[in-house]
Amino acid sequence: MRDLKDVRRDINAIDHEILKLFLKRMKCAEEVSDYKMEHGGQVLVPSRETELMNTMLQDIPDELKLEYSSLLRTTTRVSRKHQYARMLEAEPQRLQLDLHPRNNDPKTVYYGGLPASYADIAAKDLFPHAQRIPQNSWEDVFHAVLDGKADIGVVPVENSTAGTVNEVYDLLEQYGLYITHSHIKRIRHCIAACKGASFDTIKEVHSHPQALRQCQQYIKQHNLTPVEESNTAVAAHAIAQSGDLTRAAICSEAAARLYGLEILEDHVNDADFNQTRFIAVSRFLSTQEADTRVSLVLTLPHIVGSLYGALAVFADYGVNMTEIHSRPLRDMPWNYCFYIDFDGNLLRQDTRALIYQTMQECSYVRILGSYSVTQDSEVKA
Ligand SMILES: C=C(O[C@@H]1C=C(C(=O)O)C=C[C@H]1O)C(=O)O
Repeated sequence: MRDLKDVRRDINAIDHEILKLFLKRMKCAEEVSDYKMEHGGQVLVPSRETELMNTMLQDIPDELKLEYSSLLRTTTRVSRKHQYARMLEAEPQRLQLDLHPRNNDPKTVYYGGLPASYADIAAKDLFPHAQRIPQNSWEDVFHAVLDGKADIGVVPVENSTAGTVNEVYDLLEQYGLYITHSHIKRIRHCIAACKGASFDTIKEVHSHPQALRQCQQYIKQHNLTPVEESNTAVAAHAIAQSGDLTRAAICSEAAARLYGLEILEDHVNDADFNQTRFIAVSRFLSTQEADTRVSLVLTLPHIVGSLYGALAVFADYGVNMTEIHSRPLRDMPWNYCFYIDFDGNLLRQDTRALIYQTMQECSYVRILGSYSVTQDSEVKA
């Protein structure tokens, strides 16, 4: 057996050889991209990559076929990355984004629920000068923004305990709106009921399903029956109206106060670290220098390695992906779209090249927005 040091010396020498060959191969990729710019043609040519793979695999022992396939797939993917970046630099019009100036001071902001709902409080944090208008549902918010009645809508997308708000993601796609702002709020639920109620009289807790989920253990421990309402503030308002001492609401302290309920207990959420991320949505895709986050949705062909390949592109750009989740496609059973958030800025060349490559190589891509993420002072604390 050879000494480890000697083997590693050989590995170093081999890596230097591979590096030289890699640089040579990338020069070829540059020539190919110049050719394609001059004569037209897609960067990705699957038939050529398959032919190359099949040829190369003939010369590889069986036990290393998969290892070599991985290496060649990575090589061709970064060769494409190099071509996309070069082409986009030479011809920026290859990626046309309909960018509008950011509206940071909207006149009207629509939100779901009633005054003192968490969305109302988030909307006030984001747009202190705007007129805030409550709507019965998130869909009504999206509708008002699409119609142009509302400049901006504010809706929740994600909670640190209960997870993604799927309905909002579905609406984003259905209505084709864009995210312009993102704001994280610490959520501290209280349990509130009419004057005279106590833990001896209450039997039911009313709230939004997300809030009920965030207080699941508490509800079980107190032997209460959860009842779903469209919103936390709607629940507080309804209980105040009913005067019923057997019902309580899970809502914000502000909602309990606004609707004249007494707080039976504060901070009833199971996890102390309970935060919700809200987004502001608009009809227009906008960007500004200070933006740090981009969201997009994509669909992929149903073939081996397609998700891996799409995600690997983000890693190739050294981009930090902050969120990914999938949703089923309604009209195509067992097919999914993927929602991805990542650190980037639509004005930056690397973000643009990443988006360009993704758009060229996925079956469908829509940019959902460019924005920065703010958080309230209680989140920072
Ligand atoms: C280099 C080319 O562009 C792409 C990259 C390939 C590679 O790196 O070998 C092969 C096919 C294309 O998907 C080409 O078209 O030959």
